[in-house]
Amino acid sequence: MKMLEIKGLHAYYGESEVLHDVDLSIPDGKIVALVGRNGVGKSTTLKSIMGLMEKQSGSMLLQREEIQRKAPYERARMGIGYVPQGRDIFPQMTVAENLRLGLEVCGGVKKDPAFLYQLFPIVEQFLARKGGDLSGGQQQQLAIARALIASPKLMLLDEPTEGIQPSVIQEIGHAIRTINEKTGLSILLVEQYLDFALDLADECYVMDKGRIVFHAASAEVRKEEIQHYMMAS
Ligand SMILES: Nc1ncnc2c1ncn2[C@@H]1O[C@H](COP(=O)(O)OP(=O)(O)OP(=O)(O)O)[C@@H](O)[C@H]1O
Repeated sequence: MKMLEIKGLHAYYGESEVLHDVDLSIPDGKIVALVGRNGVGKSTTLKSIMGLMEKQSGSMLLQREEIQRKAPYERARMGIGYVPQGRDIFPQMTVAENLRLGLEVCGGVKKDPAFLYQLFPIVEQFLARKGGDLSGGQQQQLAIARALIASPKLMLLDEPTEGIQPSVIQEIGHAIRTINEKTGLSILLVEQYLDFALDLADECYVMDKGRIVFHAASAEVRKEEIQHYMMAS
């Protein structure tokens, strides 16, 4: 059973086509990584899944239901959680207020945040602090917690390791694995940090210039095979 199945996705910024005929699927309960160098279209793929592109075509099935014509808020209500690149934490709002924003997408139904606090103790500890006073790694943890509070079925994570120190990267990796194992949440992870992606994901897709150029089970990937796609061109 597929959580998400994308076929023939094209996406555009104005007249310029950025994604060309992308096929990608996420099996239910699995972690799938999408890797590739800067500017190849990884973030655009996530935006397309959220319905944030002004022009896109192709088929996109969430648990066999076509979502291409649905608005972003409908996709969120259907269970897609999104943690954008740069995290989008509101600096003037407290951690608690930032977290509460995550509830908006599920109609404000209060979820028990206990499991989030277990995953990310720092979030509970700093509930009263301003979002802007948190470090990059703490903001990333808050952003993931904010997406999880709505109990998504599928979580889209855009470069969670970007600008974060190694020890915190380990913690975030551990939290992502725990969420997946304990709740069966399906995850699409966009990354430039290849080792992190291969370590966490069950499957790996490589994107280059808006196309999928490689796909395999992570365990079968030989790094030398795809490394050249990761280097700056
Ligand atoms: N708002 C925009 N308007 C026009 N072109 C854009 C816009 N955002 C991205 N692009 C272009 O679309 C292409 C794909 O960008 P995208 O951000 O999806 O790449 P990426 O693989 O996620 O890289 P990064 O890691 O740098 O975000 C790039 O050529 C980029 O310049």
